[in-house]
Amino acid sequence: MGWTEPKNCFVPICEIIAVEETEFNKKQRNIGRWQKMAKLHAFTVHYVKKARNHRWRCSDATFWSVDEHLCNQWTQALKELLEMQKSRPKQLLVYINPYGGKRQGKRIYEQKVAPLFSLASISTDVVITEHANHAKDNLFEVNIYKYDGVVCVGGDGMFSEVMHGLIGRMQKDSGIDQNNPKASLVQCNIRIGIIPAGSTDCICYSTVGISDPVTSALHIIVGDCQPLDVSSVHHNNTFLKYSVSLLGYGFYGDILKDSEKKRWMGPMRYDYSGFKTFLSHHYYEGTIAYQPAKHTHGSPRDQESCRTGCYICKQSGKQLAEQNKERGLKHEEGEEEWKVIKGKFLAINAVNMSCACPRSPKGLSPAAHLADGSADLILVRKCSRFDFLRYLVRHTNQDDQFDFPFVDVYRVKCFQFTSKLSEDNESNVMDIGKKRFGQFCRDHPACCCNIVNSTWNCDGETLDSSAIEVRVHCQLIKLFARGIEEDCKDEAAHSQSSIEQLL
Ligand SMILES: Nc1ncnc2c1ncn2[C@@H]1O[C@H](COP(=O)(O)OP(=O)(O)OP(=O)(O)O)[C@@H](O)[C@H]1O
Ligand SMILES: CCCCCCCCCCCCC/C=C/[C@@H](O)[C@H](CO)NC(C)=O
Ligand SMILES: [Ca+2]
Repeated sequence: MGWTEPKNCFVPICEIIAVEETEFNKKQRNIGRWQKMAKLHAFTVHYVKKARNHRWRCSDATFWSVDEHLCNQWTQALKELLEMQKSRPKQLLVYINPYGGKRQGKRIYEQKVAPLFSLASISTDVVITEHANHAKDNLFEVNIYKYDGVVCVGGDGMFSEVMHGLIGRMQKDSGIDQNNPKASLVQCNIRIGIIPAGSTDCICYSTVGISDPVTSALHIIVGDCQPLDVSSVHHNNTFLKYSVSLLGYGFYGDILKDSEKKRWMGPMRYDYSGFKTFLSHHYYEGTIAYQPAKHTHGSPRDQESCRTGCYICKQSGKQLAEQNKERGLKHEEGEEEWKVIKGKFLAINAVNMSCACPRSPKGLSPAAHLADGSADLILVRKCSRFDFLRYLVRHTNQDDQFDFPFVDVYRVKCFQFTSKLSEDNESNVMDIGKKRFGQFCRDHPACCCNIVNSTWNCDGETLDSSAIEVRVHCQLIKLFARGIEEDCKDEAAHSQSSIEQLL
């Protein structure tokens, strides 16, 4: 049997995309002495080729022989091996936001993703969304259980919609009240795939290592599975939203609020509003109370980051399974101590994952874990503009962004925030003058002290309330991803189950 380039092809079965009988085109291939022989039979193996920077591409190798039976045996054997890859999806529900990011979602899906799904024999039901919340609402109506996964083509906002639809549907079907902040939520086993076509694409970047539609499509095809923590956000026993990436008050909340008015600018809106918000340099007073996560969950100051097969996340998964076994689905609130911090903050950021994205490749909290059941709470206190700029710049280089006297970071399992304004209003509801007219500090007009509230940025969407109660739900959802790989090339070279072995 012969084969085309590459000469030394070594592919784990789990990285084969498809195997198909091929019409062997002698003219296109330099097959030397084989050309003189009788009819050739061939099959092509399409497989994942790992390139630099976590990028995956689809490559192929064609094998040929004069022996038709041998060719058929090979094709059959490989197809059977592929059938045995039980984690691979066969049927997907796809939502495309045609207006996300640079408005390329539909084109990206049709040109780059759909051909790969079809090659891998994945059948799809595709919905092109017509308005915000279309995907979320639709997930409450369709028979989600017939799908192996739901794919969203868009940005973090689109992912958030699909996640809310799926989690909400699971709780509804299980009779769980989402308004109860202490409810043990039911895990969602229908995986979500993200084809990045948004402005930040932070969730895709932080779970795959790159924001690239073809790479993400291939992770879906090979059936990867990455559990993910989700935070629930409540106000006064009312459910507000779920968050998987950033819950940001102050700086990131103000950027979002301003940028929403500039959606027409596309992804550039964040740079424009970011610059504006940086210049405004507003800080906000408030109180944070949090319960620390167990020290076994590492620390936000760790040097090691969460990577594929992360030990800390695996241990958290085991603990979660044991807890669920022990007490059924009943949740018992731990008696751990609450820590309270009052202050003036330029930014309060709670992140369930690193929040790495093309703008900040190591993210807001480089050592945060995808699936450890905790969030990193970052408090940036009032400081000078210059110091705040130094802090921001460190998100883009190798220096430690937590190594400043005005920055504190804690690993937490839950927290609450109340702004000074709402505290004051609660203690003196009659002080309407202050509420309505005291927009800026009257004592110090130039001091940037802001006695209005900021807005919470919840994965790119604003929240209506500034006073919130947040709880991390360990591994509530699953993605078609595997976390960021340490070194793709080495892993491929050491795999045991390969075509080369078969040959
Ligand atoms: N057809 C539609 N028309 C208008 N809005 C939509 C439509 N479909 C989805 N949306 C909404 O658009 C919002 C933003 O979409 P998306 O996240 O895809 O792009 P983005 O905001 O540019 O990217 P990012 O979230 O990464 O910053 C989502 O919150 C979603 O609810
Ligand atoms: C002068 C240089 C300043 C560079 C500052 C770089 C910091 C960038 C950090 C970006 C983190 C983004 C976290 C992700 C948030 C998403 O949930 C959300 C929705 O897509 N995006 C934004 C921008 O709010
Ligand atoms: Ca986490």
